[in-house]
Amino acid sequence: MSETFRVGTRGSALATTQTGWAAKRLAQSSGLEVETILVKTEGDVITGPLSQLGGTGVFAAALRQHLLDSGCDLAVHSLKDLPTKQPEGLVLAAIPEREDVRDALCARDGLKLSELPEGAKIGTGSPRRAAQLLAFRQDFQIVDIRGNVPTRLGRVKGIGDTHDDGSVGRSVQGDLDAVILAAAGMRRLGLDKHITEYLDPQIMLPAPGQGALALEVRSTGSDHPALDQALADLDHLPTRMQVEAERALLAALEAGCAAPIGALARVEGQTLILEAVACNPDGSETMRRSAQSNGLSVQAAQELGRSLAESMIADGAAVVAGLV
Ligand SMILES: NCc1[nH]cc(CCC(=O)O)c1CC(=O)O
Repeated sequence: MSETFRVGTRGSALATTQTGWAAKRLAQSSGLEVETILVKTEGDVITGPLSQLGGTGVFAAALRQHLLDSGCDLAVHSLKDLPTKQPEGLVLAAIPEREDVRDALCARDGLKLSELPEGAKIGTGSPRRAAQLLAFRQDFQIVDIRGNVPTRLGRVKGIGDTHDDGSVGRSVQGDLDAVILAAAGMRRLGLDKHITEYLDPQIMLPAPGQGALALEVRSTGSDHPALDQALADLDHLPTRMQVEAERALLAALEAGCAAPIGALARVEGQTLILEAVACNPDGSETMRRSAQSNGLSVQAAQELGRSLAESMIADGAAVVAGLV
């Protein structure tokens, strides 16, 4: 029998799907067996507005503690849910190639954002999404929702009440015209047929790190050399540079995943371009900026994020976004 590594995951459909994907890839390339360990996290049991929970990494904390306690050898996270400060004793050993970075509109009757009627009710628990929606159209009514992806999708009229196979949450009859979800999660769950528009980042800049996974081990390694090698092979440098720039910006703004801050980096030739937005939560004011790195490296990416944040702060970004 070959050696086995243990991967920890949260229990949501998205988390188990993402973990399953990573575990399979790593088992194949390392030649090891894999055991999955379900960890219940604080974020799954607390109720209340999601925006009140963010930033402290409630979703990741229990999983990380489990990893530190050697209850598992590897943890799989959605990168955008991780606080920008890396905890002592843990490292992000691999950031695989990113999925679609965009936010997705899932609306009733195939509607696009600009086709939604006056006063349309749009569900999101994210101040970043709410602010950018309101900046696009002041008449939208934003409804604060939370829950996992299928549950949120189930709130849309005509979606929630037509699925009996459990693929979409049915706890509430469809009461919304639309919800906004990350395209990456929808695709990973095979729910992308419900996407009625991939939102242009010109209208809706995604969250820093959106669409990327973070595979974390103890700083001393996973205790399985073949797994450590497989993780190194799975790491995707362009993705890592992009997310480092986005997260350095978020950190320098002293903001977390619940802040009305969007950021998206892309590689163009030998540089990295970072676009960022800081919004007033009611969408009445937005500050949008972009900058370009000096060269392509993780360090250049971090400097780019920091310097763009500094110039935005100098122009009042923290005030606009309600961070001070
Ligand atoms: N905050 C929850 C969360 N964390 C990661 C994803 C989607 C996958 C990703 O962005 O990588 C989601 C759901 C969503 O925002 O729709």
